This record gives sequence, structure tokens and C-alpha cells, in this order.
Amino acid sequence: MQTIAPIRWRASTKIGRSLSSRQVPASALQGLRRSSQHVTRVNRGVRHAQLVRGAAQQSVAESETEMAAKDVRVEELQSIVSDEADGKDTETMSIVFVTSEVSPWSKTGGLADVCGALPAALAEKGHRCMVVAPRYGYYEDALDTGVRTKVQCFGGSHEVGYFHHWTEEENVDYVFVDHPSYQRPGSIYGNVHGEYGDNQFRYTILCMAAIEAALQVPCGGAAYGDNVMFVCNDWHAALVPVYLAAKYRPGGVMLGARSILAVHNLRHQGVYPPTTFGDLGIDGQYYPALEYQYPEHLRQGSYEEEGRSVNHMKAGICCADRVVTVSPSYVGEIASPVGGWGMEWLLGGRSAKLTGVLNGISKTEWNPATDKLLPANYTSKDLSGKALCKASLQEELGLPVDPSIPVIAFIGRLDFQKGVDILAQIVPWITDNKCQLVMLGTGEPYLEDALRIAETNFRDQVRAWVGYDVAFSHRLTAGADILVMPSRFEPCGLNQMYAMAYGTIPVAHATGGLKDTVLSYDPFAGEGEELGTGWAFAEHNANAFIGALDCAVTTYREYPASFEKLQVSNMERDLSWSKAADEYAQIFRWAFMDLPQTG
Ligand SMILES: Nc1ncnc2c1ncn2[C@@H]1O[C@H](COP(=O)(O)OP(=O)(O)O[C@H]2O[C@H](CO)[C@@H](O)[C@H](O)[C@H]2O)[C@@H](O)[C@H]1O
Repeated sequence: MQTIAPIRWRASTKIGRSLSSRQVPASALQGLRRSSQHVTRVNRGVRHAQLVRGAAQQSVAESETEMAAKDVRVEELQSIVSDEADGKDTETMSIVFVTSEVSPWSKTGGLADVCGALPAALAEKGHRCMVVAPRYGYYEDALDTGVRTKVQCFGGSHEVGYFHHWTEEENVDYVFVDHPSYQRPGSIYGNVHGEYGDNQFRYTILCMAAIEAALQVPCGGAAYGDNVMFVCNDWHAALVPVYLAAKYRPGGVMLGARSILAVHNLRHQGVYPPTTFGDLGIDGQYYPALEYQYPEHLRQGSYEEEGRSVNHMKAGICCADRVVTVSPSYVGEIASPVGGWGMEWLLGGRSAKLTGVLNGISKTEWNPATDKLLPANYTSKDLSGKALCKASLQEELGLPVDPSIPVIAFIGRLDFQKGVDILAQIVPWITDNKCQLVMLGTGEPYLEDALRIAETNFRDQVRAWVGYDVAFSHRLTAGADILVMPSRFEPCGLNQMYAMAYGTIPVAHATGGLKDTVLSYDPFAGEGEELGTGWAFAEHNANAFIGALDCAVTTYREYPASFEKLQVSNMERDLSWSKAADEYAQIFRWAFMDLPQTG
């Protein structure tokens, strides 16, 4: 606790400076109130730290004056303790998430879910939170701040604008970076011809614009300033730590800022030809942080000079103050050849600064008791609504409406990662065992075809919804009995947790976050012992998958009381973001204690 003192001192002075030196519109009274509340909280944090430091330095012989002062301190400590009892953090921080996607505005996968929910969980604990993401569309609920700035990269000066969304309920500042390269008719990252050729440029601008957002955008009347924690999500945001180290700190700006690289998927690293280094506007001494020479077996043929490349993720790993990934098991995988994708040696070297924090789920978006996208709502106390959801799903898809037939669901990106190939292999087993299979996904064309072929071959039992449909993903999660996740690797996985919250039992490959969350059911577990959450299989092959799925189907048919016990137990688990938010906050505090990482 004693080492906390300098952090709070920095926090209060920096926030104070940003309030006084930046122009604050007189009309932004509400925002000013929010800011001043924040400063008050921070000042209270300073007092807390001073108190703790004071306690450590106390001499044995206390004078009467000291005793009186101590009484005052005890009172102050009591007020802090009562704040803690409210579930609020007393050590509040300014946190800026930088991300390529954020739900509900832009989403291709789980990254958007995390950036749409974790900041709100941190804000609920008293932290000031901003999310910076590209403005891919004309978001009606985000207003133009009027702030414009120019960022220098790729041989030119590029003007970006900032749009802002804030609601009292969430208390998160969503800041959307506006640039012509973001608004395209295709999807976020590409179109039918593949990935956009200028993605490196688009996300370099995002990184630069995000740092400037903290300095310049007067959210609620006052900018965040330069004493912030940047949470840089995946390779798209991984240059933020590099710019802090190479451009800002040497110029005496952002000296109090720290950065965390949050790894959601290490397979995608943002890899470009080494000749692009000059476009990034980074001093040459940082070239080694970005350079990566792929070993021969991992080369994809497109890089010059024997596999040499510029790798954004690697740069983030080198320059971030800490690296966080989205589950404890994935930490071990990425620091080893099993899941390091060439980065294992670097991550192994930074293992003291590498932590796994299991994702949570949003209980406002994914709650069967209140979900407006479902034909019926239900709770763990009364599952009758779930039976209605199942019947409605079977009817909607033109499948036989029969409560005794187990409905097995798959939802996800159709990608090598998700193991859809082994799901395709076991479709005949599923149909032979008189189950129904419903798959929702989009992605690699050969896997989309595999889904279509399965439906064509087994029209009475299989449905393949090739596309992206959030409303249907909710109806499917609620209407199914079992959700399968045969992922080859899975940093965390969210669908298994959504399934658990909806009383749908997960069957998953024991990898990454699935290993941490899908625990095989123990029918002999006594009172107070771990019951399990579903069924997991260790080897990634069709036979092992069938073994686990057979357990789930057999339990559903022959031991309905056990199946229901598992459903209820899963629905009553705390899967919320609260615990993860506490763990992130602790990592931020540790990062603020250390000197900044220089790369
Ligand atoms: N066709 C479709 N229609 C509608 N919704 C669809 C859909 N396909 C996928 N989704 C939704 O997208 C999200 C996918 O989340 P995941 O965590 O399972 O995977 P993803 O691999 O994208 O995320 C990466 O980041 C997250 C967040 O850290 C990690 O959990 C994960 O392991 C890692 O691979 C879920 O909300 C799911 O419902």
C-alpha cells in the first residue's frame, strides 16, 4: 500500500493541470460536475495514500498532537472504507480503451463485446473511462465535438475529427475518430476482395488519434489529460505504447501515462513489409521493437528479405507497460510454442508483466430474464420460458417441434480457429443420434460451404444460417439445449458464457478460456463441491468431441434432473464483469507504480 502514494500525487496534479490549462466550455456544467467529482475522488485517494505512508513512518513515541492527528486520520480512513463498501474503488483512474471495434456500434466478434462492457464495469467502480474507436458509420447518437487534429504518418498530414457519445446510465465516454478511410460500404476490415489494402494506415491513424483524444477532446467539459492508462486492444491499437515511448515522452508529454496491451487473439498480429516502417513516423531507434523475422515455417511468402517484417503486435508487446490476455490458461499458451505464433520467446521474457484476466459478460445485453430479443423470458427459478424459446426456434427453422429432441447449436466466426472442420466431421453422428443441429456463422468461404452441405445432406435435422445476425444469435442461445465450441484455440470465448447464462450447456475443447470455464460435469459432486459447467474434451479430434457430446446428449435424455441441475447452477453463477474490472484495476495500479517501459 505504501507505494501507492506517488501515484495518487501524480494523478491529482495531472488532472488538476488538465482542468486549468484546457479551455472548458461554460455550458458544459454537467461535465464539469463529473470532472470535479472525479478530482475529489482522486484527492481522497491522495489522502488515503498519505495516511498509509504516514502510518508507516510513525515513530514509537507519539506526542499528543500526533495522537490528535491520528484521530483525524482514522475518521478519514473510515470514510474511505465506507466508499469501498459501496463497491466503488477509492483509487480512481482515468482509463482510455483503444479498439478497432466496440459493441453496439461496430462488431465482428468478441473484441467488440469486451470494449462495449468492460469500460462500463470500470466506470461503475468510479473510474473515468473513455473508449476510442473508428467512426465506421454515421452514428446518430454520437455528436460532433468540433475538435479536429492532424496526425503525421504515411508521408502526410491527416486531419481527424472526434464524435462523442455519453449516457448517464453507463457513464463512459465513447469517442469515435472520424476519417474518410473508415467509412466504407464493406465490413470493418475488408470486402469481398479481401482485407483493405490500407488497414495499416487506418489503424496507425487510430493509435495517433487516440493519444490526441486523451489530450484534446473535452469529454464532459474537460479532457482526460496526460495521466491516463491506455488499454490497447489487439494489433490495431498496439502502436499506442510505441508512440508514447518514442514520440510523446521524449517531448515531455504523457509522462504520467501508462499502457496495457490487451491480447484478444495473438494469431492476428498486424504484419506488414519492413519498408513500411518509414510510414509510421517512429524514430529509427525503435525499429528493433517492430521488426520481426518470421521463422521459415511461418512465412507466408509476401515479405521482403527472408521473412523480415514490421509487426505491430510485437511492438506493443515490447513497449506496453503490461500485457494482459483474456484468460489465465491462454497466458500459458501464448508464452509457449502451443499458442505463441512466434511471440512466445518475447512473451516468456515478459512473463512477470503478463497476466490473464478472464472476460465477463454483459448482464444487460445477455440476460434471459430481460432479453427483448427472445420470444419468452425465463430465470433459473422457472425454465418454462426456455422451453417456449426452444419450440419457437424449431418452428422458425422448419424443424420438427419436439421438446425431447436435443437441439445442438454452434455460433461463431467461421475460421480455422473455431474448429468448424471437426464439427462438420461429426454431423453424421449428430443426425444418427436423432439430434437437431443449428449453426450460425460467417467467414471463410470453404467453411460456409461445409455448413451449407451439412444442411443439404440432412434437411430434417440440420440448419445452417450463413450470415451475421445478433438477434438470431440470442434466439439460438436461448432455444438450444447444448452449445458446442470445438475451437482449436480460444483466448477466452464468450459464447460458452452466454450459453451458461441462458441455461444452455456448453460442450467445448479444453483450450484457453474454454479450459477455465467449461468444467466437465461431476454427477457425484456433493454439497459445496464443484458441479462442473458442461463437458470438455482434451484432444482436438472428432472422436474426443463425440465422446463429450455423447455425455451431454445422454444426460439430456436419460438424466433430465441432472441436466436441469447443471442448467440452474450455470445460470446462477456470477459471470459479470465486476471481478474482471477489479483485476484490471489492480494491474493498472501496478503499472502506474513502475517506471514506464521504454521498448
Ligand atoms: N454469425 C454471427 N452472428 C451473430 N453474432 C455472432 C456471429 N458470429 C459471432 N458472433 C458473436 O461474436 C462474438 C464472438 O465472440 P468470441 O469471444 O466467441 O470470439 P472472437 O473469436 O470473435 O473473439 C476474440 O476475442 C474475444 C474477446 O476477448 C475472446 O473471447 C475470443 O476467445 C477471441 O477469439 C459473440 O458475441 C458471438 O455471439
